[in-house]
Amino acid sequence: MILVIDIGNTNIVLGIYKGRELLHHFRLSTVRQSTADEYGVSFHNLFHMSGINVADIRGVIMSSVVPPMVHVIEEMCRKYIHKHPLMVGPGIKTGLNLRNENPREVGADRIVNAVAAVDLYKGPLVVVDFGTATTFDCIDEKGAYLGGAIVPGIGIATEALVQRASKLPRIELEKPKKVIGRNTVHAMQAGIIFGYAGQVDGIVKRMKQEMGAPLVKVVATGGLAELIAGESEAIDEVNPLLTLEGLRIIYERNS
Ligand SMILES: Nc1ncnc2c1ncn2[C@@H]1O[C@H](COP(=O)(O)OP(=O)(O)O)[C@@H](O)[C@H]1O
Ligand SMILES: CC(C)(COP(=O)(O)O)[C@@H](O)C(=O)NCCC(=O)O
Ligand SMILES: [K+]
Repeated sequence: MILVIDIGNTNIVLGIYKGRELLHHFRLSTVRQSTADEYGVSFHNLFHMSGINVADIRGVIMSSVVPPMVHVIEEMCRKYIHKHPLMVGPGIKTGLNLRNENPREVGADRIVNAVAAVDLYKGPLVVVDFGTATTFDCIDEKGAYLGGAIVPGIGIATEALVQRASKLPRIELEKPKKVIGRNTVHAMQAGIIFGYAGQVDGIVKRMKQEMGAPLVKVVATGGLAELIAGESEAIDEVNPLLTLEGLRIIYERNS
């Protein structure tokens, strides 16, 4: 078995793979103040509850877009899993041809998503990841990574709205029945959900034009993908586990 770990700005997602099969997956909060020991307790408890024997984990791979968390999770792996994790970054074989300006600055999660998407669907593709930020990544017909777009995530856009406008309440991120909201909560939900879906469709349309390829498959992932996919015309498929798949593939390419 291998353990794959993706550290995002909001959540740390873990997966346990046996060969190509994902046996378990878990989501923890990304808490920048937490220690290696605290994460050790969380990992231990999750593994224990799921009947996972740490001794069966033969390797660990991780990707992170939160630099201060890297050391914490590395130390946790060494101390409690007795493995030094492979870290997605310089020196790791991803098999991805990066044709953007500065490959080193691209978030590891975006690279990992692209690797999985090329493997599972082939190019041309757009991958949309609805995380803390929403990222769009374009892959051409040869499977080369071209670059993409980054926009404020649905959660942080909503938070900003609530924080900066005194009379706007905190709301549940759920789809209202109509776009014409007849109260404040419904008006906010309509603006956020339908507005965000429209943004996704608009960006993807321009990307397809720029790629000069009409038959581009659009795959969505990330915590909030399902919420928007239903309202977006551009999204062809939701694969909530894309990042974990990418980590498994990269692990295999480096062992
Ligand atoms: N299974 C889920 N269902 C609904 N919302 C989720 C789920 N998982 C995560 N979220 C929410 O989606 C947002 C983005 O999460 P995630 O994709 O894990 O972001 P990141 O990769 O930036 O850490 C967060 O606000 C999180 O609370
Ligand atoms: C764009 C991101 C903030 C997305 O992070 P996430 O929402 O998954 O936490 C992350 O991929 C990042 O910090 N990237 C570095 C800049 C870049 O990708 O070009
Ligand atoms: K992510």
